[in-house]
Amino acid sequence: MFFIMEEKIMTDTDIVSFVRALPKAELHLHIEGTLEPEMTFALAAKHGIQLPYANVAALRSAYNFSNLQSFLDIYYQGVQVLIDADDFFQLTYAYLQHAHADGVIHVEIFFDPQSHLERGIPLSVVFEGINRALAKGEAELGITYRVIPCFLRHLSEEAAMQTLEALLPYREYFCAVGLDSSENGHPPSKFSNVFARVRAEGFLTVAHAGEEGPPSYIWEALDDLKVSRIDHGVGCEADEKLCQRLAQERMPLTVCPVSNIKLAVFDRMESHNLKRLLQRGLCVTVSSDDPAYFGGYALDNLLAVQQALDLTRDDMMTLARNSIEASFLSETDKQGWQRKIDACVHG
Ligand code: HPA
Ligand SMILES: [Zn+2]
Repeated sequence: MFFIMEEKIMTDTDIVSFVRALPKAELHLHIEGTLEPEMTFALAAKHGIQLPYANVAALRSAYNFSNLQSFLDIYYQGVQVLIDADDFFQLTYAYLQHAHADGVIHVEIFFDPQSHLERGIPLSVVFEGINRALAKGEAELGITYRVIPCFLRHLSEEAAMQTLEALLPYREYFCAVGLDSSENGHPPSKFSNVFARVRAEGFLTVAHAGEEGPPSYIWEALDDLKVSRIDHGVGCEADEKLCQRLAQERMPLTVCPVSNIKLAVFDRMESHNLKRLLQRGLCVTVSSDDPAYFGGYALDNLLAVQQALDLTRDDMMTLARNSIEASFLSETDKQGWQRKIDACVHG
């Protein structure tokens, strides 16, 4: 098959190589969502945990979701096999190898402290495992990183405040705090006080908003939580004033196309609004969210939207540039990567 991209005929293989070679950052990635069924079974065997599935294939066939909640129920079940620091290390390093193979040069990974604390797993164990993998990934694969713990929004603000207290002794290991889990019925404003405290402690903020929830949740994430990025945010299109504001402020959206299809946010990739948002000048980026559950890592997501929405070579470069712009890298590092992306024009 052939595609005409910017007057240049590219084959499927050309496109894959071109997109893979573009330096890019992955900014919306739940590390617990990278738990592949094979690892779930291996860790369950290691810890003597009985899983409610006969085998890997049976578990994978349960990955058939109708909405966000149906996914979260299975995702929180999967987390139970993560017990010691080596488990978190293995999980994170396996993800980094995928990311490296896809040409990802910088990752900002989420984790859910409350889903580990409530099982009696201390944060020292989680941070030890994740950070050992991230340090190895930087040394051996050249991937730089940031870590972003998220509060579970289906729990109370008080629980989030206690989680923040538990996180503060590890402040050197993370740069921002996020908000995830079941969106509808749990608006960002529910967490205004704890996020004010997060900012007062010197951290940046991000929040999932406008995945399934209304545009008002995106407004609240901006105005109440003072976020630096909106995770997902695709629901903004229903509100013209909001779209104008997002474009004007170059407020990044970390869009996860494969996730959006698997969780029925859009019925098919061809109906995804990513291209329209990009054309309106929004700072759209592409990430994989929970790749083990949705069946697509960074490159799969980029290629899926390229094909379904006929994105050009320039569009793909814009997505890569946006991912660097939206990252929490230093300005110097950002400039270095933007120059490398510019060099790909001739690639
Ligand atoms: O896609 C998501 N949305 C909300 N919460 C989540 N926690 C893991 N993945 C997600
Ligand atoms: Zn997410």
